[in-house]
Amino acid sequence: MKIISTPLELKEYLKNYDKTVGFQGNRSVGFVPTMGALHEGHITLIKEARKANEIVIVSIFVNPTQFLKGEDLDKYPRKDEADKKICELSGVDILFFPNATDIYDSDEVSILAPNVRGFVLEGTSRPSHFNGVLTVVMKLLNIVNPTKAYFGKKDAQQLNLISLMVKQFFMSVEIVAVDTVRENDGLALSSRNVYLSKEERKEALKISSSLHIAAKMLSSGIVDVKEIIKKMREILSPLEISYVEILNRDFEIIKEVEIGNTVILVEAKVGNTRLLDNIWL
Ligand SMILES: Nc1ncnc2c1ncn2[C@@H]1O[C@H](COP(=O)(O)OP(=O)(O)OP(=O)(O)O)[C@@H](O)[C@H]1O
Ligand SMILES: CC(C)(CO)[C@@H](O)C(=O)[O-]
Ligand code: BAL
Repeated sequence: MKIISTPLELKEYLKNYDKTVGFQGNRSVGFVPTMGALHEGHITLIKEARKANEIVIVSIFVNPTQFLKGEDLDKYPRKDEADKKICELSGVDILFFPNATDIYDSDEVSILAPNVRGFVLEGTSRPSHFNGVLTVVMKLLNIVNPTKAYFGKKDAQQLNLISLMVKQFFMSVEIVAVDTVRENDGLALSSRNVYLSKEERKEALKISSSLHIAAKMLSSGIVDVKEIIKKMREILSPLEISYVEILNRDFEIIKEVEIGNTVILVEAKVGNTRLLDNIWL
């Protein structure tokens, strides 16, 4: 596995890749952007990329522009050595590991998240978060120029906005959505789970349980959105709920669940940790 830290070096390496590794023919590049502290969720994205592409590139970059003032940028988990090993063992070809100064200038052009879809749900509690996400993803996609880029459905709003950006900016990358990987007891894997105390870890299960109950209500024929949300809020209590929403795949409000075109999303605070989860129906 080659580790590269600057955009220029990566572009140069990719230009000469076929000669360097003796590869012939059409090659597709699968890209997995991450913020590190890698877990089985990330490994699943890497495996999906490995199955479908000749070259797999992972980036690890804790992007400062998607953190608001007072958020956990400084204490965000960093596990550089363990992450390198995981990438190596997962068959990653290139690990892109830049510094903030490799990615950002002091005076920046940036991408703005759309007014409607960027400033609801997570965008309400983190108002400029998605501007930072879209800006860095645009930069990373331009540096790597992948055939396919892999994102988790756990971050559903992020996935939706990135897909929208790729479409609206006529970019040629294919965005691949990967199912959420969970612990055996249902908790969605997340790098921020390390913040949870033993007690909070138990409380956090209310999030996946509320989604499980919603799915059960649906399979028993209850499709009324208000009724399902009410039940979910009961299960989540006493957690501080940021939102519980049932939307269509375009993130628009609906009255009744439509199987095949609905996402149920939850964000709640467990102690000081904001956790999100969702199911796609
Ligand atoms: N449990 C999971 N299953 C599938 N994909 C995941 C999971 N967790 C994260 N991902 C995906 O991995 C990619 C990188 O995410 P990131 O590095 O922010 O990890 P994270 O665990 O979501 O971290 P955080 O706790 O900060 O939200 C994103 O596309 C994200 O959706
Ligand atoms: C997509 C991403 C790597 C951009 O920094 C980040 O938001 C993440 O890890 O989900
Ligand atoms: N997975 C989303 C990254 C963030 O919370 O900043």
